[in-house]
Amino acid sequence: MANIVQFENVGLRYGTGAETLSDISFTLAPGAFYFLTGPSGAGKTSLLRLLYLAQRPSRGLIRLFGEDAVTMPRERLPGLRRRIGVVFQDFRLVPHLSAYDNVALPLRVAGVEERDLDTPVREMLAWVGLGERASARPATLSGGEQQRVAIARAVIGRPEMLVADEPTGNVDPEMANRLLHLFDALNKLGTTIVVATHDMHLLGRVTRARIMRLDRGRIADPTGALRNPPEDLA
Ligand SMILES: Nc1ncnc2c1ncn2[C@@H]1O[C@H](COP(=O)(O)OP(=O)(O)OP(=O)(O)O)[C@@H](O)[C@H]1O
Repeated sequence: MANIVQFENVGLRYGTGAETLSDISFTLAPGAFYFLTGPSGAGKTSLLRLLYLAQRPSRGLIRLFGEDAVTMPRERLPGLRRRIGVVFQDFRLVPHLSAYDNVALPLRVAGVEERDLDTPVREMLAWVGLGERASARPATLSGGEQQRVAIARAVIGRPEMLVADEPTGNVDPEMANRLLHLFDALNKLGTTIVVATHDMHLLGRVTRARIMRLDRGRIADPTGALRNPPEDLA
C-alpha cells in the first residue's frame, strides 16, 4: 500500500533564526510503528507538529494520506487533521469536563448524535481501564489515568495515525509500560503509530518498531533512519 506520510526536503524556520529542521526526508508506511528519538532540542516536537498539521513547513513537500498538505487550502486542513489522533506529554484534558465528556468531545464536535455517543465512549473508557472513573474530573485522576483518558480521546474518532509527543514523560515506569501496551494494541489493530521519546528504555518495548533519530534538526542517519532497534534494546 502507498505510504501514509511523505516528507521531502522539509525545512522549518521559526522567525528569522537558523532552521530548526533541515532537509527532512522520510516516508511512513501504513500500519507501522515508529519511535522518534533524539536529544532535547533536536526538533522532535517541531517535526510532530508538522506531521499533525499544527505547523506549516518553511520549505519542502509534505504528503499526508496521498494529499499535498503544504499547498492544500486552509479550509481543507481540518478534514485531514481529523484522520490523525494526538497525545501530549501534559495530557491537555479539559479540566472542567469529566473523563467521559473529555472522551466524548471529538464525537460531539464532529456532530455525532447524543444517543450514538454513549456506547463508543464507555467502550473506549473500558478499553483504557477507566470504566469505573467515567465521572471523574481530570484533577482527581493520577497522571497515568489522565493520559489514558487522553489516549481514549485521541482514538475515539478512529484515526488512521496516532502521534504521541513524549506520552510517558509525566508517568512512572510501570505506567509507561502500560501506555505503551495501549499503543501496541492499537497498532496491531492497524493504526500507524508515531511516538516521540528520549526514553531509550521504551525503544526496545515494541520490537517491531522502527526508529527515526533526529539530531540538531536533521535525521541523524538518513540511510538507516528507519531501521529496527539494535539487539541490546530488544
Ligand atoms: N514556537 C517556537 N518559536 C521559536 N523557536 C522554537 C519554537 N518551538 C521550538 N523552537 C526551538 O526549536 C528547537 C527544537 O525544539 P523542539 O521542541 O522541536 O525540540 P525537541 O526535540 O522536541 O526537544 P524536547 O525533547 O526538549 O522537547 C529548540 O531550539 C526550540 O527552542
